[in-house]
Amino acid sequence: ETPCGAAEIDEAVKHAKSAFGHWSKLSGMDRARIMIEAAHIIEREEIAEMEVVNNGKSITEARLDVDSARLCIEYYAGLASTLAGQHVQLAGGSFAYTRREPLGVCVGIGAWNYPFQIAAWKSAPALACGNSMVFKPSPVTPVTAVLLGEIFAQAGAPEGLFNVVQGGQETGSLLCHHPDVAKVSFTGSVPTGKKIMEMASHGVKPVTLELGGKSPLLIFKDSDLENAVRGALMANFLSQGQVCSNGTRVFVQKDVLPEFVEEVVERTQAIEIGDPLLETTRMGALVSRPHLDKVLSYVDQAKKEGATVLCGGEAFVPSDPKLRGGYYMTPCVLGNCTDEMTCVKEEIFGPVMSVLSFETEEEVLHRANDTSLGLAAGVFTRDVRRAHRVVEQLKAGSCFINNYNITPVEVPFGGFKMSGIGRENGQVTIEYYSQLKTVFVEMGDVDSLF
Ligand SMILES: NC(=O)C1=CN([C@@H]2O[C@H](COP(=O)(O)OP(=O)(O)OC[C@H]3O[C@@H](n4cnc5c(N)ncnc54)[C@H](O)[C@@H]3O)[C@@H](O)[C@H]2O)C=CC1
Repeated sequence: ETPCGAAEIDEAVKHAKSAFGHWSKLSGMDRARIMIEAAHIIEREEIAEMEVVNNGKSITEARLDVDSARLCIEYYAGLASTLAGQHVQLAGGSFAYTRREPLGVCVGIGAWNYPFQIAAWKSAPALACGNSMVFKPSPVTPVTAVLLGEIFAQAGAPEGLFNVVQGGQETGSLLCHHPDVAKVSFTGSVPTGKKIMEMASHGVKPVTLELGGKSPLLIFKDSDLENAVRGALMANFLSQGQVCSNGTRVFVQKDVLPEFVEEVVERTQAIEIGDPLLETTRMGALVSRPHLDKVLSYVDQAKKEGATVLCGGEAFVPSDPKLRGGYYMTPCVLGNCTDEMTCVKEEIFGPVMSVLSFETEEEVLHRANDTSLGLAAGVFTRDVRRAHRVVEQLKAGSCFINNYNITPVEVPFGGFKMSGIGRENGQVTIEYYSQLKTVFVEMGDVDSLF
């Protein structure tokens, strides 16, 4: 397969530009109607199955991803008709007003861990604001974004409103440099995010960056341990651990550490690995062979640095012969971890939980924040004052109290520090896909100094 080159990118941007001319002039209500129609014709099962083939995650999770995509489109359709500015009264009857205007052709560049959901999370707010979009999925998972394109077209979107181009780095870079592109929204790794920002800077284009994390999960001795264990599993093993917001540094207060570890290990060992299309499967395959090898090498490195493998961390060969070539591994819990270990410092992006022990609140906050990343963080405690005090001090964009890794589309999601710029979801994202125009209106004579 040849990736899209300069000619195809030009064509896609040209189509998007022409669609923008029409789409941006529709009323919000008219845009909403088409978006709602798109949400309604999403075939949950068909797309979920395609996503499993695309990515390797379990069908159960793929369905939730499709649901999130649909909800996101519905949510922004709801906001499309309420976009409005401000009216400001000035002296002498003069006034000013602001208008929220679309940016133009927006580019979306996606990662491989949530292919369909990312395409929806970027396109829904973009289209609601009156923009058009050229979207590039990861070359590892090229399939389902195309389905979203078909859905928008079928729903009555003007031709070229949402375009999908295929390719990797070069294609992505052509998009970022294209003079007719107004904005770039990216989800992926930190090193690539930096490059995107640099490329966008040549055209002084705004960027939204959803990058990686090495997020902390703090479990205090006064927490409901059953829920804390569930939270820790949700924080680490969704999508085979390939989730940017994962709480992979699990800090457990010393008093409850043995009990926590016993329970977490037991539940981790019970995770059903195998054919991602089966209803009973809870963990499917990692995205690729090189990625599996990378994750397994992190486990080896952790052992060398003195961590204890409490369970898992090995390649897994399912008994079903048709799955033999799959990139499966057993989910891993690492004990005896310390802050300096590679497994505690670097984003592994696989099913590997590092458990650390702590004694005091002050100490754990310092250690939790001691990272250049800040996407998410979580705290489990029954003490309501502690919960809010801790959250106030956590340097992360998305914090959870007594839960982890839930992402309702109504609330903003995004990172502090090197985990990103801007937000996705929630009302605020309208600001990242639009620009403000201020209009001053003089009602009197011009008071000229000349
Ligand atoms: N935290 C997160 O959300 C994610 C983290 N990762 C981490 O990054 C590692 C590498 O995975 P990749 O898929 O290579 O992530 P990546 O960040 O390099 O790629 C993400 C997207 O950016 C595109 N891209 C890559 N280089 C580009 C460039 N120079 N200009 C424009 N677009 C470009 C890719 O084609 C893809 O669509 C993974 O193993 C994982 O550890 C990957 C994806 C998401």
